[in-house]
Amino acid sequence: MKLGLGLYRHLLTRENFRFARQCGATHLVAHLVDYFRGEPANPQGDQPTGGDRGWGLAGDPKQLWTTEELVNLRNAAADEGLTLEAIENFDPAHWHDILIDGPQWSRHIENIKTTVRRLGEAAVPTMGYNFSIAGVCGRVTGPFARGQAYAVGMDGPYDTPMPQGMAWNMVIDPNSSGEAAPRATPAQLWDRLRRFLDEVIPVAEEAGVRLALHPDDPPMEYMRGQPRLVYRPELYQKVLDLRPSPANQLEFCVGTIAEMPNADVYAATEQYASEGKIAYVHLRNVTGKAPYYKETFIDDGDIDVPRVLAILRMAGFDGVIIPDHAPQMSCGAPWHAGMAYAMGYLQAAIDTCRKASESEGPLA
Ligand SMILES: O=C(O)[C@@H](O)[C@@H](O)[C@H](O)[C@H](O)CO
Repeated sequence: MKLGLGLYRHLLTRENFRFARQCGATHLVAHLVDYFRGEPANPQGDQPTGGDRGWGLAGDPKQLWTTEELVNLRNAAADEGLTLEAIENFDPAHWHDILIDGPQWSRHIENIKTTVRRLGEAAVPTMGYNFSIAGVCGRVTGPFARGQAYAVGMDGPYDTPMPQGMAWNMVIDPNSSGEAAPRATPAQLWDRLRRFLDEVIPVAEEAGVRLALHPDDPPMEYMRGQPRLVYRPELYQKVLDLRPSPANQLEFCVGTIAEMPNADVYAATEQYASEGKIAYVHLRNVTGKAPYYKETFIDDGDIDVPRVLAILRMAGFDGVIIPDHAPQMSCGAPWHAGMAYAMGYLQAAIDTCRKASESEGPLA
């Protein structure tokens, strides 16, 4: 198992690549969408939450990420000793009509195919994505974690209807009237995913890129009046069965699964790792269940993290694990300190897990 660090767009700097290596990371997961343009500005630093207008304006609908940009990023990371493992999340500006089934569907499918091909050309093996209309929304921050550390959580259902002009918790049309967007049905949303996979998986196979789906974050059946796909662990299987392929994989978010009511996070880890369907892992800790949960320090929540690591290892998972996000620590660099704490813990836990299984003999 390999340790990686995820960096938001504004954190993709040489200094942060060095920070990642100093924390023990060998791999990098990069976000190219900027989630920090929203109002009100996030006062607690690098944790995207946002209000009813979400994370602010999406990117440039006419400008896809170029192969050159991806190669430059991969090389800049490699210069500091990091392998670029994945890009996480498509820009809603490039694919919103796939999510909401709008008039630009065909153009947006071409956008995604082009992007996946470019990842392949740049030798980036994984594209993480989240197939969701309302996106990652309804979260709050507060001094929820040990020692009053600022962390992300949810304090109840979030039903404020999503307005037209938004998709995936970002603004795609600033001039939109703001009327409520039409509500999809769950069957329509599953059908949109099936059409997406049917179009894009063959391209991903050819490009040598794995698509890795993140579960709905937070894992609610509906958010802002819109249905969601993966809010119970077994719904991940439904995604895999829609289009079986080595390119149809999971961005396995342990924290999100633990937030699912009645979910057995250990059984889910065992199942999907044994199937060989986990492209990479988000590993953070949490207390409570959606819609009432709080993120915690990695050693301090409901999840037995060493147990998750042992299950992953026993199931033969040899991919990248990133801490996803972490509570912000009280100091001059709250995000960095929080991440360094999580990375140190994970580094030690992965090492202990490896030594324990080596002393038990080779894996079956
Ligand atoms: O705040 C964040 O960075 C996250 O919540 C992400 O893990 C997010 O859930 C995924 O990128 C969705 O694809």
